[in-house]
Amino acid sequence: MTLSLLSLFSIHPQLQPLVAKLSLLDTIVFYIVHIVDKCGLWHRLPVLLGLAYLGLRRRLHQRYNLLHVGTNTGKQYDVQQYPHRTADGKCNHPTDHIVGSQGTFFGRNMPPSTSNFGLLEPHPSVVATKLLERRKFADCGKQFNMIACSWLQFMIHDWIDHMEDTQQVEIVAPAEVAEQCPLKSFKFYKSKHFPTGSLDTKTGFLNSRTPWWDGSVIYGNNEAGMGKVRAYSDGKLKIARDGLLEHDDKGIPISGDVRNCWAGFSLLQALFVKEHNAICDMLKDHYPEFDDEKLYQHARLVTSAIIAKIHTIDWTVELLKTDTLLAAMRINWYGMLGKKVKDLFGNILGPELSGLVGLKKPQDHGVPYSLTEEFVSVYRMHTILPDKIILRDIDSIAPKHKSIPPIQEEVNMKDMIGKEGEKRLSNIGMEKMLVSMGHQPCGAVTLWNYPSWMRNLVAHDIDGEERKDQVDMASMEIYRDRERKVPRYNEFRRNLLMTPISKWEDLTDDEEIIDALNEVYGDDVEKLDLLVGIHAEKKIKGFAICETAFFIFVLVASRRLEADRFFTTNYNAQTYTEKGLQWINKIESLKDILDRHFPEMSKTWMRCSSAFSVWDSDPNTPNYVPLYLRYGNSC
Ligand code: HEM
Repeated sequence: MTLSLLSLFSIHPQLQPLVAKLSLLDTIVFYIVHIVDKCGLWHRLPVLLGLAYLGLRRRLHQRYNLLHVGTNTGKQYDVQQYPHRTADGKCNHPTDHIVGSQGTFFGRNMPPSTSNFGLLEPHPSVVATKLLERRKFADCGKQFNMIACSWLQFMIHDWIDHMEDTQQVEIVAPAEVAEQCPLKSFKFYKSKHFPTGSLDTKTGFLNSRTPWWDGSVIYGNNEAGMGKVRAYSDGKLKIARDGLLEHDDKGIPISGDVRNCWAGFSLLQALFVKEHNAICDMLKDHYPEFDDEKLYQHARLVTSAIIAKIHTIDWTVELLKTDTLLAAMRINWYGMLGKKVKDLFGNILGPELSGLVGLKKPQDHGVPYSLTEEFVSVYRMHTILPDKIILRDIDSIAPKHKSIPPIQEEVNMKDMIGKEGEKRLSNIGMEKMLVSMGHQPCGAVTLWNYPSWMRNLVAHDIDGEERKDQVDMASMEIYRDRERKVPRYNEFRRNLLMTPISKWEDLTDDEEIIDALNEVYGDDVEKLDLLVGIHAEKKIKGFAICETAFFIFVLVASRRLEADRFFTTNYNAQTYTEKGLQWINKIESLKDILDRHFPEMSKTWMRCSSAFSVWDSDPNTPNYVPLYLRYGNSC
């Protein structure tokens, strides 16, 4: 049974002996089918098979793939002394105070690349010019809008950022493409690598963010950052009168992360500062004895959990729009028995039946928690950024309920970045920006869709200051994966127990792309860069990303919840307060947050059910296709 299930998917033959050993899973699948039969649920079978398959995949990868980088240096500590999230992510793992804190190593889902290809083989500028750079903007249809795009950056900045070296590298475009490169050469800092002290991976890279799902994108990731954003009154965070972020004397926003920020990103930061402050008001009403510190700490826990919940059961479901993923993500939060049973009994039946949230103990599968290099690489999705932001007029026309607001102005993305972007956002205002982003589809994750304006980008320092040297992001991203020894596409797939490609036709049906791949890589499919592969791969219908990226997503999505004691052991009323848990429980989507803070706006302008779909699309679109792995040209 299991093997026939696997034949639905693209599986490396190496997997099959492993699967054969998992007789327990065979039995589980058998019983699922039996129950389905007894209950007459055959029409749900694709979903159940899909779920069984995802469970199997997750199990295999947890057992065989996670690699710890570095040796633990933390110490035992008294968990009772740390009932809240710390500013720098320390004291979350129950026995090692360092795990998951700012400045710890990125882990790996697979060994570093064993290939001997050089850093410039083929040249990153050639790859960027011939395969990545946008020819004509390809959008994502109605599935994903610019709020969804900004949300992804909002999450990335919560979790990851590689520490840089002080040494620079220079990339000079070779003659064959120099004319087409906006920068003939550019310089950037190397990723800083450190000795790990372990034999498996001799050097590793440090994460300058806290990898926990702890809202550090608004709270900062150390004491100094936290100090900047707190108002030190009633637990609240600083916010400007217009509802947007406050700014310092240099015009840089005051928030948890300000690097490479743009208006859409800082808008989401401001929205969740508003939510944090509303939670403080609620807590103060119910617990008048709480001081500023207690209000802040509880409100932070609640806000971070809301962000994690929205990402799990709203954002991800829109990204991977299939019945199976809708079920899988809700199971991650509530368990197979669903919300009602969990509300009544809590997490008494373990991860499958009651979900990961509220488990009795955090579970790291024997590998201390971190986010991984491969995770960073599959999240390299700058192709979803458009060239322009389309602003809508929401003031000068009489709003007809659920109508589409007319276009007012188009602003270049470049003008929405950094300090300049902050000034524009302040003139535009929060509601207009939300409505505009809500109505604009984001870009599709495909080849020839990498924004040209990012090939000549003024990047930021960690403190939000503009750098002197412009960079060609498309070329730099190819270099980064190679520099960090993330395996190239075929090696990556083999490590995920997926079938590697043996010819370009295995990757895509598009002949123009096949010609371009031949031009850049010849017929050597082993050389194919991961970034190019995941943009070229045929997609499962309903998925905005490809299957190769999806396996890393699915694994890490669960790990972020199950390894964190504030989503497991400490997900209780004692830590969050009774009212705090109720607040989280009522929220099912980003729309609930918008309805709270901008009730008129969402009533007037949002037609769809999820704030992450294009707002004029139908509510509850029956767009969830069964996960038969039907490949198509979705998003
Ligand atoms: C206007 C918006 C954005 C700008 C200006 C921007 C800019 C940058 C820059 C300059 C880097 C550092 C590159 C390096 O030195 O290696 C970076 C890294 C990255 N960005 Fe973006 N980005 C934006 C939006 C996004 C979005 C929407 C996503 C997700 C889809 C994203 C995902 C990433 C990832 C995964 C990294 C790698 C982080 C690491 O190396 O640790 N970015 N971005």
